[in-house]
Amino acid sequence: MTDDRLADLVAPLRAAPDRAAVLLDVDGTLAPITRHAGSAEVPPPTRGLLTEVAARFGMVACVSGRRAVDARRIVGIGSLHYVGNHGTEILRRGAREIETTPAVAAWEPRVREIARTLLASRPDLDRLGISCEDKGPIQALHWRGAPDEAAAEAVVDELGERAEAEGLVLHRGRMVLELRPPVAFDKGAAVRWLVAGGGYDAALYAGDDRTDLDAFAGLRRLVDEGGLAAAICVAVRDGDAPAEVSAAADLTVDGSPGIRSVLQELLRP
Ligand SMILES: O=P(O)(O)OC[C@H]1O[C@H](O[C@H]2O[C@H](CO)[C@@H](O)[C@H](O)[C@H]2O)[C@H](O)[C@@H](O)[C@@H]1O
Repeated sequence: MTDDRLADLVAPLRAAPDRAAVLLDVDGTLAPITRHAGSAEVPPPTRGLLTEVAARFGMVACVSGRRAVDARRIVGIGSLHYVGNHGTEILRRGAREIETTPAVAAWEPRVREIARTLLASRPDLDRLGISCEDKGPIQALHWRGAPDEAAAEAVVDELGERAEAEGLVLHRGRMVLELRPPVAFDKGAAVRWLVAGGGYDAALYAGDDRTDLDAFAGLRRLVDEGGLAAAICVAVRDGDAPAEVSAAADLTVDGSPGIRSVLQELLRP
């Protein structure tokens, strides 16, 4: 990737910043991947640039697989919109109340109960290095950094099969398996909902994982339908990021320095 290529791609956003939307994934994009989900944070230099981008562009939103409140805590900027749980929650700029998708929220007790039963059946999870992140209607089983990651993944897969037998749907991310309700949702629908009808000419989305492919597709569909003049899809590559994200992107950047270079280019006078 050359500086010229980055400059050309973001030119439609810089041409009319008030009519441009900047949409960013959190983990693996703004916040580098960490061993424990609870220790992720956005580096202060990235946060500083993002604050400036939020002041200049029509809309800046974080679109995350985290709960919306967790995404806001990790990013640490109140003046952005936060879409959480892969598009099923929104915490609008400065808001206290989270808006949730009712059909997904209704599953929370059942998904929690299934997860609780599954976890109780394996008292060796701690020893195996498997942890469960409780995201309400989505329960995420993590194994990054387990003493034997392959063995831990096999146990997670077995738990996933049992969750499927109970009617849940599985979704695999970067060393995480999510147990989800059988309700259709994805980041693509979320970005369309954020951008469509908002008077935006151009939108940029940056992400690192498979769920971000839906967001790429959602923006591109808006272009095909005439709802946007330009969509720019950026892959953030590091460690175990899936190659198909880079393959589908207009541009690939490397890790935290890479996403900062995109934010810097958006801010160039
Ligand atoms: O859509 P995102 O904002 O990228 O969220 C995707 C998942 O991110 C988190 O898990 C990932 O990051 C962890 C911290 O770096 C890492 O330990 C884990 O291996 C990664 O899968 C988060 O914990 C999940 O809930 C999100 O769905």
